[in-house]
Amino acid sequence: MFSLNGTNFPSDSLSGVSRCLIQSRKKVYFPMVVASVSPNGRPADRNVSVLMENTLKEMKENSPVIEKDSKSTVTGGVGDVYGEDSATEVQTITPWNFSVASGYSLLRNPHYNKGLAFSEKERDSHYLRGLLPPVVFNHELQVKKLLNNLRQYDVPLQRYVAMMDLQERNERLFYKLLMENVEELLPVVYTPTVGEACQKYGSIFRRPQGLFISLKEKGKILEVLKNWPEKKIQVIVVTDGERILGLGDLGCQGMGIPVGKLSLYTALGGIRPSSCLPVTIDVGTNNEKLLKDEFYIGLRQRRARGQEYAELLDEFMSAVKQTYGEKVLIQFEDFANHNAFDLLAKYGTSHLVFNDDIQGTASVILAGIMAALNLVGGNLAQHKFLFLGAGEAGTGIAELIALEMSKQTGAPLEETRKKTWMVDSKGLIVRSRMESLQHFKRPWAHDHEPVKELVNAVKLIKPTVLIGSSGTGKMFTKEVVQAMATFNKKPVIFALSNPTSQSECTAEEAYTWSEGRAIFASGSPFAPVEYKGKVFVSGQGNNAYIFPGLGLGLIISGAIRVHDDMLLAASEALAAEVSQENLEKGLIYPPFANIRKISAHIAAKVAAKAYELGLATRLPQPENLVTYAESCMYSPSYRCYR
Ligand SMILES: O=C([O-])CC(=O)C(=O)O
Ligand SMILES: [Mg+2]
Repeated sequence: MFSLNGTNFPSDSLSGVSRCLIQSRKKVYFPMVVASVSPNGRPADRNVSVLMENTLKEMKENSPVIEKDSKSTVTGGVGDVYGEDSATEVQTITPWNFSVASGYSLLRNPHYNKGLAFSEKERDSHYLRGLLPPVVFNHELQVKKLLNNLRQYDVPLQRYVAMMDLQERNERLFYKLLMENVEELLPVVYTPTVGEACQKYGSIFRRPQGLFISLKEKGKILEVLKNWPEKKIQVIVVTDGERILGLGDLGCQGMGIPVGKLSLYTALGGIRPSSCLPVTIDVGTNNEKLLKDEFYIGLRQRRARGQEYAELLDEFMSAVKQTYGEKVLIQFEDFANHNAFDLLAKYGTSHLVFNDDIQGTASVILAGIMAALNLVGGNLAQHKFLFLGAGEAGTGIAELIALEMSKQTGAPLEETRKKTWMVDSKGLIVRSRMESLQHFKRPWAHDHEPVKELVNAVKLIKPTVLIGSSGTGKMFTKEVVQAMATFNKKPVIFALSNPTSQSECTAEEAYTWSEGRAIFASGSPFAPVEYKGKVFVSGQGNNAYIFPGLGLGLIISGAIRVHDDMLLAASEALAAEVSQENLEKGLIYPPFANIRKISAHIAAKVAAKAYELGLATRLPQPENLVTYAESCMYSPSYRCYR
């Protein structure tokens, strides 16, 4: 019989057990056993041990060990330790915390696999001899090889599938490749390609990359969460698939979005991959094409609404809080308008929640506008905004602009909102339409005669900034862009709908139709455009600039709620990262290549705001939040296995 932390194991169930005693700085000893048993004593596969030298070193350096109930305990867990934040969360060591398969299973474990980069020593000590060809590659050469391979594919979806395969094969290689080639690979793992991937998710589905919670799991969600292998979750991105980008209802196949967003949480914001949980809530789909598609992976029924929907969401939200605590960040993504606003209002006061499409997009566009003011002149209150699309993105951006304007001028929100006009599918939103308007559109109904067409609204309102957030492509016609260019020396135009096919206009159209005068940004990336001998590079006004840094800031401060002032702080931090050199090129967003540094700055500002508002629980406040944020970020370097 072998006993560890109060659990008894029959010694014959332990194959190749190795033990070590690790002495922490605080001189608390705890036994560490690396074994191939699961908690119920069931023998696992032929499995010995891998102790991660760096992990142990890190644990010793970063994690004060806390003795509790005479059991051996350690803060944090295996992997990157979030400094002292973890010190508040004591976790009992169980054998399987520290066991990693060796041999063939090690090669099949994406968290620990290094492929050809296993050293000679590691191949000897971890039963890898013969399982790999003789050559040893380093991490850099592996990245180079994969990039070469990816570039051979002409079809974007093939690149997406290759990236997903890599993520499931060798996680650290996936992140190193993505982080070092972020501008080239963001369009592969994110918009626009992720949109096509969701449309075809049933056909390309190989292995689950997140949790599927359908109506079938009603009443069992707590159990379902336990099935996920990782226990220390810090960020969840959840969708119900009803409004995937501008592509509409993709049901269960929306899973590509939480998976993609969370890879960016890690690559751009430095959140550990093991702390990220993608979730898709499946309540059916109203997409007839998918319902008839033999490869569709979701529930084959029309969407549940009303009480049935609300109960499932409620069960999910409670189960998450119960399982992961109140500091887990839940990002709502790509819900349809009618649920998105309600869910945010309902859970905003009890959970750490954030809607990326409403709040993330708002924060990134406000930052772009602040940067654009350096080019067009005037302060925020001197500008007039017209939106096409009065949904989550449109009204979210408009509200944040109004808040910032109030902050700057001291004018009440009711006044600053009057600077913004909106056009929806029925035309200009005006007071006479009030009765029939959904609640989130009402603040934007001002006094004006009804106007049906966008182009007429543009001509009558004469906005200085035109923002497309309609989810419908090609709505900024030549006439619309030309009208903007008649009364603005430098018309500011945002075509935000995703993916590229849904963009309100292309970069080329914006520059040519405005004769090179537009300040343009889009939600999905466009290649540089040459017009009359000059090259125009447009910015990507995508929430990917904000959510990774915002999430990092919330986590490092231990924030328990998201507050609008944090979004404003994030916008200011992002706008401050736009250099003079960027502006001279007409760029109102900094290059994505610098995103890790930018995220650390956003995180620091968000965390500082959390402390100021009394919403932070990680005390005391670190002295230098930027340095602290950077020190908490995940690095994809390989670890040395003893
Ligand atoms: O995913 C993106 O690229 C931006 C976004 O949230 C959306 O369009 O819904
Ligand atoms: Mg979205």
